[in-house]
Amino acid sequence: MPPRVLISDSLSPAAVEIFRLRGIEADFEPSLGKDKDRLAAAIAAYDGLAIRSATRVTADVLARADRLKVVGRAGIGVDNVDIPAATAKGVIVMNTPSGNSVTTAEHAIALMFALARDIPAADASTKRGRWEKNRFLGVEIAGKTLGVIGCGNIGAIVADRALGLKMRVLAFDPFLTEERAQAIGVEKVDLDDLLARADVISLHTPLNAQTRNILSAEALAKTRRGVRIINCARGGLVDEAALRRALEDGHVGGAALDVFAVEPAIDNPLFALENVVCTPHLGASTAEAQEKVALQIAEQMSDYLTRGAVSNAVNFPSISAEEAPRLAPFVALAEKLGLLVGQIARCGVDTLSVTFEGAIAREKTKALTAAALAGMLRPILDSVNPVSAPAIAKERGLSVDEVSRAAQSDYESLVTLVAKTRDGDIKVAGTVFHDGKPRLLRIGEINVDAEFAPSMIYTENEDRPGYIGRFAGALGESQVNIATFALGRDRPGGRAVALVAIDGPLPEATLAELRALPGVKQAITLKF
Ligand SMILES: NC(=O)C1=CN([C@@H]2O[C@H](COP(=O)(O)OP(=O)(O)OC[C@H]3O[C@@H](n4cnc5c(N)ncnc54)[C@H](O)[C@@H]3O)[C@@H](O)[C@H]2O)C=CC1
Ligand SMILES: O=C(O)C(=O)COP(=O)(O)O
Repeated sequence: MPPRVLISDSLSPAAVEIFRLRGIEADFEPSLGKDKDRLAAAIAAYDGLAIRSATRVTADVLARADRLKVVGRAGIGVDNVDIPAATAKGVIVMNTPSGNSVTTAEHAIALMFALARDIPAADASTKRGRWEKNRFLGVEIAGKTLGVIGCGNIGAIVADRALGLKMRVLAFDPFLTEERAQAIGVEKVDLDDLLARADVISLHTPLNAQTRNILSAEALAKTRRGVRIINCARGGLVDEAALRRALEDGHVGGAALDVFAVEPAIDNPLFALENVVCTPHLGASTAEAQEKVALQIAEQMSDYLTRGAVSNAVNFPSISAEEAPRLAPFVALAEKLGLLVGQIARCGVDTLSVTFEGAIAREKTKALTAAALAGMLRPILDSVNPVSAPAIAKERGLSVDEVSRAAQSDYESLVTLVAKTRDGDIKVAGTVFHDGKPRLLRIGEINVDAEFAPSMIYTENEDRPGYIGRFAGALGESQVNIATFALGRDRPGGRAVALVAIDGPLPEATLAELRALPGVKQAITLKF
């Protein structure tokens, strides 16, 4: 069955075309995103969901998304997606970090001019037949100081355009280095400094706990009288009630807002004020930007759904389309080694260490560690996958560490898992041979060479003559056919392990018989 994608927002039709070319069924239902109940009712049928800002991907929607593997945001902000809920569900969330940044920066500049020259009001007045030449006395932009709050992709483009307009540009961004500030020609300042010096302030940060109400009543009180404020980022960055008061008492000279605390903004109290210019979240709305983000998100989602490549995900490491096929057998190996550990462990694991040696150590091992962790957790949590596993581990206080080093064995690549439990360490290691199949090479310090099979028996016993005969006899009597048999021991007469692939399940009674054989320390069934 081909993957199915739902487009629940008004994306460019270019996206549908890309999905179809990539063998993906795409349903284009741009009104669905605005109707959370209909979206929740429909989502179970889809592997992918492509959205813009109108679709809210809430925990409720995700709870019904049984097949969903990826949410693709054709744009930048993912604040309309419940990322922790998506991660817990194993759903990748990806965006297109730069496709609409020039367009949005241009909108900020357009709004700055709209404010400086009162263009919307002058336009309305002129069209009403009034020739109010004396009413609209503007301000010149050249020589003024722009304060950019958040100097990432869009903030830096706004700064560049403002410098071209002969403005002085201050930037407040805790993550902006002095070198980068110099390279883009802005003065890096702290927030208070920016507030005190800027004639125009433009916001370009994501909305998060640190940035919510970054322009609060207190912050607005620190600005220059007559300051103009532009927000093309997210509504919650400005305290709208405080801004209204500051506009009413004339401290703030004007505000241009593309985004609002509640969207769609139908009757925001700021609408009543003359010195406020509003647009309905149009920052990214140009033909060029929409074409770019739609194409980009459709490509990224298709790459993930058809090839396992991950790019621009906010909750999973990137894996390119070239790397994906190289990594896939190792993802399977890591997951199977994890499953083996999870099934052997008799109590909870406190720490999982994953060591990569040789060629594999040079690949994107974070995805492999996540796969190992998912495998280890699967015996207790059915639906865990590499996307959700790290968050689940964190929540349970299970620490995970990863080591990469040069080859220290005869194998080109070796992956070793060590799980620390209250009952002691469990160590397993494996590789992928040239046939592309994962192989188990070591349990503890014992060498074995076993393929993973859907149904297996694992035993640990004292190395004594007659054990294999008795073991095979018990299976034969129960009509259980042995497919492959792998043995290993630490020394003659020491500790031995057997990994036996069988056709079909093992009856409980036969398992009990195996456990009762002389010298058996552990006998369990394994599923891969
Ligand atoms: N109005 C619209 O239609 C559009 C709005 N946006 C919004 O614009 C905003 C910026 O987007 P990009 O520049 O692409 O993001 P970005 O991630 O490239 O830049 C954001 C910058 O904010 C900085 N930042 C983070 N926390 C901060 C804090 N506490 N104080 C100051 N700076 C902080 C970061 O260091 C980063 O440099 C986002 O909120 C995005 O959702 C983006 C596209 C269209
Ligand atoms: O990309 C962003 O962050 C935006 O805010 C653009 O929103 P939109 O895709 O126009 O609904």
